[in-house]
Amino acid sequence: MASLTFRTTGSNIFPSILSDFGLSGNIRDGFSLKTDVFSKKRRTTITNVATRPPPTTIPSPATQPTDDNDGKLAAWTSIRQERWEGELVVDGEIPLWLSGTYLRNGPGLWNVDDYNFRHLFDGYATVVRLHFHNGRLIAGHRQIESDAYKAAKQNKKLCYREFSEVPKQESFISYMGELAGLFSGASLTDNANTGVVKLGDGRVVCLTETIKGSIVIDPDTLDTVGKFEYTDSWGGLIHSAHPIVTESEFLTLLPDLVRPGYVVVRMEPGTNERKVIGRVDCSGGPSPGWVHSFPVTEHYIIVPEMPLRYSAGNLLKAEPTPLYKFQWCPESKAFMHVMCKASGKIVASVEVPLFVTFHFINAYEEKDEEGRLTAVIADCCEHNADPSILDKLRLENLRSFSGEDVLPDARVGRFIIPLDGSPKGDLVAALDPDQHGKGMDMCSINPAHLGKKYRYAYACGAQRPCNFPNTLTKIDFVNKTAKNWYDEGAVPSEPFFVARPGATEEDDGVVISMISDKNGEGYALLLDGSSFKEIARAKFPYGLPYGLHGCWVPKN
Ligand SMILES: CC(=O)/C=C/C=C(C)/C=C/C1=C(C)CCCC1(C)C
Ligand SMILES: CC(/C=C/C=O)=C\C=C\C=O
Ligand SMILES: [Fe+2]
Repeated sequence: MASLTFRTTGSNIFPSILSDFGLSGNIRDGFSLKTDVFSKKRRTTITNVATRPPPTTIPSPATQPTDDNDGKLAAWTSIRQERWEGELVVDGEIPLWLSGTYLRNGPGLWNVDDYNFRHLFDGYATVVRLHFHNGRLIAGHRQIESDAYKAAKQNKKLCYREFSEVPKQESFISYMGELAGLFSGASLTDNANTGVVKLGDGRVVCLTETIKGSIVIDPDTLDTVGKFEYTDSWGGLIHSAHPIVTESEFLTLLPDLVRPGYVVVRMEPGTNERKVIGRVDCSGGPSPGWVHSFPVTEHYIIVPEMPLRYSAGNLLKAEPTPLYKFQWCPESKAFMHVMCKASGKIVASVEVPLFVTFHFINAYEEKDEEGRLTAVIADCCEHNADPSILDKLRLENLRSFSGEDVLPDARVGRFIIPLDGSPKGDLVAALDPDQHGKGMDMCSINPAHLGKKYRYAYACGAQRPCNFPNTLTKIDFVNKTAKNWYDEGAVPSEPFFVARPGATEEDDGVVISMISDKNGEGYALLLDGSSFKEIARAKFPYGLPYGLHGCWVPKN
């Protein structure tokens, strides 16, 4: 099996290193974060909250409006304190059955002192917590203590390679050292800012695309417990940011940049050891396609091969390219591979129309009237095969909405992957994209339907004009319709579905989202899963930066 380190081939790499060599100089002294750590006493009172009368005021130094966030959209404004915790006043009714903790991770701090990061994905991880109990809501947030975050704080400068940022070097020698660190992984970030998952054994892990950026946290205190160390010998530097996590397993993909392909691995609860299920070679292109996420059915793992591929050349560059570490290779075509979960064998590898996606929604097995398996259906948030969406997520673009409609169109892309040996599959829109304003990303489903036929998905759509998805949308795949929630000027994060215990209907539950509002404000929002109407909201005493993905930790 090939090792999973980066290898550069070709003679054009070295001149490009030289031309991209950047000198330092613009990182000034002082780190802008104010640390505000709550006392033990305060946290103890929180555990007894259900017996306390509703709060009238929420003491928080974070409430002080400042020139920094007053009047601005909170979404793209860095969080102002390392942590906060308190009870929120609830407007509406939180169902009494909703008992547990919703955690949401995302890049909430986009600067080191007065050096500002470029891209949404560069920010240091901020985990926001909503703890529901007896109709009441305790909220809080905390910065994840990654090595990258701690080093930036201590040295007042960027020390690790983030998504689009490379630490500036002062000499050619230090530049070469940093570059060597790319190959060993030493200079890669461990800033676990993408998602958060609860493993079957109860451990809660924050994740990003670098393997070293797997960090265990305490879901109650949001303490950083330590690195999630994989004990197998796979090593490797990168993996999918979105493993498939159930009570019984953790599945993920390891892209192989040396021998282009993907290794599919599985880890059991209670262990830190990934075991190989199988491997699939790429069908086209010089390198594997970017795999931010992938879907599964009951019996198969679907490996997408997107024509937006990792680029060895761009990985070496100090300054970002329009596609960052990736390259758009339409000539290499696009493919979907279907791997049997039990045997690791590839049962289909089909060419599909070109596509661009960050997030797969779900997949399932299609049968004919006699119950014979005919196809795999895989749905994703598809950006009309236009990789420019990546650059639209630059902070400068997000912070400068002029009223002009600049969000590229997106749709629910439905792959139809035949299992009869046909060489080609299809990609269609699962419903008319006008139903959700031709915006589509940040999806969730009822987890009981993972890998199975399903009717509903929740995601962010668009009310135009806009520069970012700004609605919450509930997709009905049977009626091919969508219900949309919109609050003018607000940016909602991924709508996360939590099923009512004992529910028999797929949409019986609530949808949780956190809203980064205009005027530097923010609130937690609960929608009814079925009607998609608001049932409760609770304002934070400070603005919430945008966040990415969440998970649910039920009360045990
Ligand atoms: C926040 C999000 O969705 C994606 C984050 C992606 C990251 C941090 C990617 C990091 C990488 C490097 C630092 C170098 C190697 C390639 C790559 C995995 C893109
Ligand atoms: C927020 C996002 C795309 C929005 C496009 O319309 C993608 C996030 C990717 C990482 O989790
Ligand atoms: Fe994601």
